Amino acid sequence: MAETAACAPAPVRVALIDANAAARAVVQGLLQAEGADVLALSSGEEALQALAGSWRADVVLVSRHLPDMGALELLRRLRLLPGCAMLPVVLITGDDDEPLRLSALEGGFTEVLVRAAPEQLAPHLRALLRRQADLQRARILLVEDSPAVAAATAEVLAPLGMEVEHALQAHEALERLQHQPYDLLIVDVVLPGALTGLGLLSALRSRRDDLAELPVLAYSSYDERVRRVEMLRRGANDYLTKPIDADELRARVTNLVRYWRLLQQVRRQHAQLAHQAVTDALTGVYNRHLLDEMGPRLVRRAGRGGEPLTVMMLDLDHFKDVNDRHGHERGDQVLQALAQRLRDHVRADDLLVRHGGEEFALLMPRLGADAAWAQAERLRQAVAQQPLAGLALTASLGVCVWQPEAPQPACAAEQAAEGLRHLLRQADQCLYQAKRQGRNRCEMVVVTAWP
Ligand SMILES: Nc1nc2c(ncn2[C@@H]2O[C@H](COP(=O)(O)OP(=O)(O)OP(=O)(O)O)[C@@H](O)[C@H]2O)c(=O)[nH]1
Repeated sequence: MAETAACAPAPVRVALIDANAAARAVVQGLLQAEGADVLALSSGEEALQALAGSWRADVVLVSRHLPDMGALELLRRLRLLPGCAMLPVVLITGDDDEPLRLSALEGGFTEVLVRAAPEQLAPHLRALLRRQADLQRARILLVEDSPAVAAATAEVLAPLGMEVEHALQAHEALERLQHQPYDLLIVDVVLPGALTGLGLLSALRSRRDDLAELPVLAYSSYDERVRRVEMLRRGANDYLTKPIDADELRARVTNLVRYWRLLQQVRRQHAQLAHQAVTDALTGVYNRHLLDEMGPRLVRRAGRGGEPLTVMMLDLDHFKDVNDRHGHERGDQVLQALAQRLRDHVRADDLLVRHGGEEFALLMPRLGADAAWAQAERLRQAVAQQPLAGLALTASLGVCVWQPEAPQPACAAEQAAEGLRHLLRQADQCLYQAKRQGRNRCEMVVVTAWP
């Protein structure tokens, strides 16, 4: 059994404290345009009173000069209010001055925003709200055998606006973790059943997927050094002892979720970069880097299995005329349409690469001579039969089929790369023949020896 204890995503609530009415109205307008719920205030005392009351802020934005206290004093007093220890507090100042920024950050401000023209300030505010909203969307799984303790913990976490789910036992938690995304696991070390908190942690850390790195905050009623060290040694990111201090729990949870989100962002960017590195930006098909990476593997695989491998080079005819007559942009559209046409006509395990300019290379595993010829003709017709970006064009193809007579002995990577270069050169020579013999045609060669 599991319960959900809370909180649908809500607008980010911002307490905006600025004595200057005109400047306050500008920032308030920008924040509201981004969907934030803004409480606009003009003095430090007013802010402290509001934040000590029932209105809960997700972020505080404070200008440097207030009539009744400095921003730093407001920050210090605000941190003492219940639930405000981890509240992001952003200093907004007209001075774009490095020493001031550093001393504000050292003083405990979460970040410093320079008051600029609205169009320059807007993206910074948008990013701030997005980061906050992202944090509020976090999902926590709390594994605790006592429903009363679980309810109390969820209540402590409620001001963070995160969704807290509850599992009574470790095996149930493991099941949920495998099927739903969470940003943090909070686990009581001592749990009934075959799987304890320690066991759950070990099961998680021994996985081979992203779950292995999910942040874990462990807690226990016993402040035993040995137990604490054991949990950390098994991979807990943090450890707390009951009775848990509310501000401390919120602070640790926020830190761990931020760390996780950052890690995921880095991973996403890494995957995106890796994708970009092997993709041609104009057409979206693979580029030569991928051909260099994957091509030799296909050569080795074909050799090992004694299976055919077909290499094709396809080149648009008189493409220079397209650029000359219709402009480079139209030429680009033609290349995009061609790439899509080719994608529509190749199998899932064929490798389609933009080899350069208006030339595409295709590597087709397990395609013998007859099938390769039929496929080359199909591709030629697919180009000629329908206009590309509104222009009637044709293409020529050079085809080299490597049909090993028997399985080949294993070969080194460099040998396979040289083999691939040879096959590509042969296909290129066939393409040259096709161009010389009038274009809009295919030429093919079959080789049986190791290339
Ligand atoms: N629009 C556009 N043109 C490109 C791109 N890459 C190469 N080209 C152009 O492609 C043309 C290739 O011309 P050529 O190699 O003379 O070949 P062709 O006109 O197709 O003639 P044949 O291949 O002999 O039929 C050149 O004008 C290049 O500028 C690109 O990314 N976009």
